[in-house]
Amino acid sequence: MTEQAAGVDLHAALEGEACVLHPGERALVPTGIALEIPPGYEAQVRPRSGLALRHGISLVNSPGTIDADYRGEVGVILINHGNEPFVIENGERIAQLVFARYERARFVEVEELGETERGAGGFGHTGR
Ligand SMILES: O=c1ccn([C@H]2C[C@H](O)[C@@H](COP(=O)(O)OP(=O)(O)OP(=O)(O)O)O2)c(=O)[nH]1
Repeated sequence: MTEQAAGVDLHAALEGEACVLHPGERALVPTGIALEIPPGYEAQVRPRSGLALRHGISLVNSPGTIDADYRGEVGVILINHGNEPFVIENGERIAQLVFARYERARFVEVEELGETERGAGGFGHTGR
């Protein structure tokens, strides 16, 4: 590959022509691709909004993390949140992959944390 891209589409690479995901069911769908991601980067598997809106198809673990040192096949963990069985066709675009740089952190144990206006308030604490 010579062109640069922010991400890439992921297609179902099934053994047969198609498979069915019944309402409430989840499945690991193979994509037929494997990656060598440079250290310091990860790939994130994200759902497709069209499948989500039209069929209630999403990812169980969104975003899925593809580690830089992972050399296996990228899999997509689809879930059917809709009311109808969803047929996954072989070759169908089921998700998208984007690449992201991440920071490395060094953890230091302390007695107290720095003060802020928010403090420990979270989960809708501001009422807005
Ligand atoms: O949607 C996903 C999520 C993960 N993976 C692969 C690549 C990733 O590098 C590896 C491990 O994923 P993760 O770290 O999320 O899983 P874990 O449950 O923490 O397993 P592990 O102990 O293997 O790290 O599985 C996928 O193919 N698709």
